[in-house]
Amino acid sequence: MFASRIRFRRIQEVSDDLLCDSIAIGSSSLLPSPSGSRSHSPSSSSPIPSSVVGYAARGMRRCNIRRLFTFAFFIFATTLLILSLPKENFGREWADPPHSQEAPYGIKSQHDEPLVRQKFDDAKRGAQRPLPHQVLPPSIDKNQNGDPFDFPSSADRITLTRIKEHLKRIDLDQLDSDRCKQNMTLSEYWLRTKRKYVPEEDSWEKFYAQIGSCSVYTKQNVIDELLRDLNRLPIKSAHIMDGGTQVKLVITFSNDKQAVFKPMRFGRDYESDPNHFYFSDFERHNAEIATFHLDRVLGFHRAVPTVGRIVNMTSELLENAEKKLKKTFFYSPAKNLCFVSRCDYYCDTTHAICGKPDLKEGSMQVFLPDEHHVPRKHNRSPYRRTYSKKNQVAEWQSDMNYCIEKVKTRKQYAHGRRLLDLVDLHILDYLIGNQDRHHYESFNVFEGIEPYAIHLDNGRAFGRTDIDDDDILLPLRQCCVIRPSTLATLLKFYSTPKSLSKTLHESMAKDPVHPILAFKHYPAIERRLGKIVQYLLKCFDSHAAEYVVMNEYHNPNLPMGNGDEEERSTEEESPKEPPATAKKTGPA
Ligand SMILES: Nc1ncnc2c1ncn2[C@@H]1O[C@H](COP(=O)(O)OP(=O)(O)OP(=O)(O)O)[C@@H](O)[C@H]1O
Ligand SMILES: [Mn+2]
Repeated sequence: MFASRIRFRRIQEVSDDLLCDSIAIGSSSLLPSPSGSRSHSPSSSSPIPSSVVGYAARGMRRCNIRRLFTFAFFIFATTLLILSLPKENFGREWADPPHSQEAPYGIKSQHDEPLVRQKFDDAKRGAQRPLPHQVLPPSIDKNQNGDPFDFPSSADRITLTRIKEHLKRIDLDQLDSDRCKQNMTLSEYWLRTKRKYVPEEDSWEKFYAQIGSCSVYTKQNVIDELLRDLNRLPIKSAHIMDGGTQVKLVITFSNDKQAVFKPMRFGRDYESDPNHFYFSDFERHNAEIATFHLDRVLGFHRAVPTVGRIVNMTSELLENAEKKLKKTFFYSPAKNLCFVSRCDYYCDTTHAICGKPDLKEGSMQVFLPDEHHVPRKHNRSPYRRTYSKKNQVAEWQSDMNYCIEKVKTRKQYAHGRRLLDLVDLHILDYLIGNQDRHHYESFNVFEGIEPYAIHLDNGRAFGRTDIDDDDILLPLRQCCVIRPSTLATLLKFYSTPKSLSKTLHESMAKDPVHPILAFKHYPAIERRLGKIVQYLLKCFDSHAAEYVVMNEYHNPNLPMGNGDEEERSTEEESPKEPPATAKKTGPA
């Protein structure tokens, strides 16, 4: 019964097909002619019976549906076939790849007129901002020409005259002679207190030996030798650096001494995304180098010696990499050697560090002496930001009495150099545009001498040339205190033809990977210096100069105590908001 039904259906299908063909042959005579003649139309008086016409029409509809399906299937199969063919068959497309509007950015100099015009046109059209890109190391691809100092000065004679008027009873040089009451090097100190001898066999040891009680270094020739070695010594091994949030390598040289290597991520023209928070901004290797120079030019000598170096990623990194690091190396589709490393922020394939094809520029920063031998203290800054995208305003940003009520009254800041150090640090941060000063470290080694703040971790500086974040200066604006040496240096650069940016440029020109900064940062530095001086004038207008210029702050309402005691803050450190790729929250 079942078998006969199947047989019947097959017979029906075959007869349908035959019928379809016969209708197809005959239908042309049944359907209206394209000319519109109704002579053979089914509705016209025809010798063919209407039942036959109805049957033919139904058959026609079925046939048309079938044809339609067959046609659609054919188109689908052809498309599939075309898509599955190898791409080489479409050389036309690949010979002329799509052009990105962003491509010219960073390749030509900012002084390139047509580029400026194009950027302007793009802005009008609503072009995208330049994407992060890794261009050739500038020492290979030199493209910064023109006079970098061809911009109007921000110095204002009236402001300067008014400040000088306020300072007429103050002898800055005389005050400065008191800056470092117990000035000695680590080797002098250990020899005297512990009869301990500090070796000075190589540039690292010479640097460690001369770490001072008031500054990280003093002798320039020792630093020059150290920078040369950091740039040239053969690399013996490369390890992933623990601590911190972004990619960093610990490099061990042939003399078994070490450095921190931060690889280049962006070209010099890169401006950080204004929608990124300070805590999700990328680290910039050139910011580390430039800040070392600026710190030195300002006479602080509290930044850690840092130099640029172009490394061969194959022979210097990959071949000497520890297993964990080696595993993260790969070749990009552009045949460049890349690595990802391991860290909390941006250590993934989309943020890989890629060479050209295997050359990579980066910053080499001398490793500070082992903390077991030369201990350091990690101090939480009272002026740290919230590190939260929900609560973006810290107490110090909303309460202008914060310094008077919450900082000057704290044991750690009520007596001594620490408040002045904080102001120095924030003056430096304002000039470099660093919003990420959550902690600062200090050597905890010279007993009985108050430690100073080391200007360490400046990788998030020099992100924007068009934004001056005046909040960075709030320690100066609220506390209204400044060291005589810092004030004298700022006024010197503000008032003399040898500007701060020119001096910085000269200093950075000695670095092997110069230019270190895009020239557009120079007017930004001068503009910020101008604003610092304006804020200083405000302080002098509201406080007697004697209460503003000092080497140490002493709160008359608080007894001298042990300011070095561990800080017991009542505030909880707010959790940090990590970027999408982050695993951990908060800075180290
Ligand atoms: N040159 C150095 N010598 C010794 N230790 C260093 C050096 N540079 C950094 N460190 C240590 O590593 C820690 C992290 O470094 P750094 O702050 O540069 O990393 P980071 O990725 O910027 O971290 P974060 O996001 O927390 O600021 C520092 O707090 C410091 O203790
Ligand atoms: Mn950092």
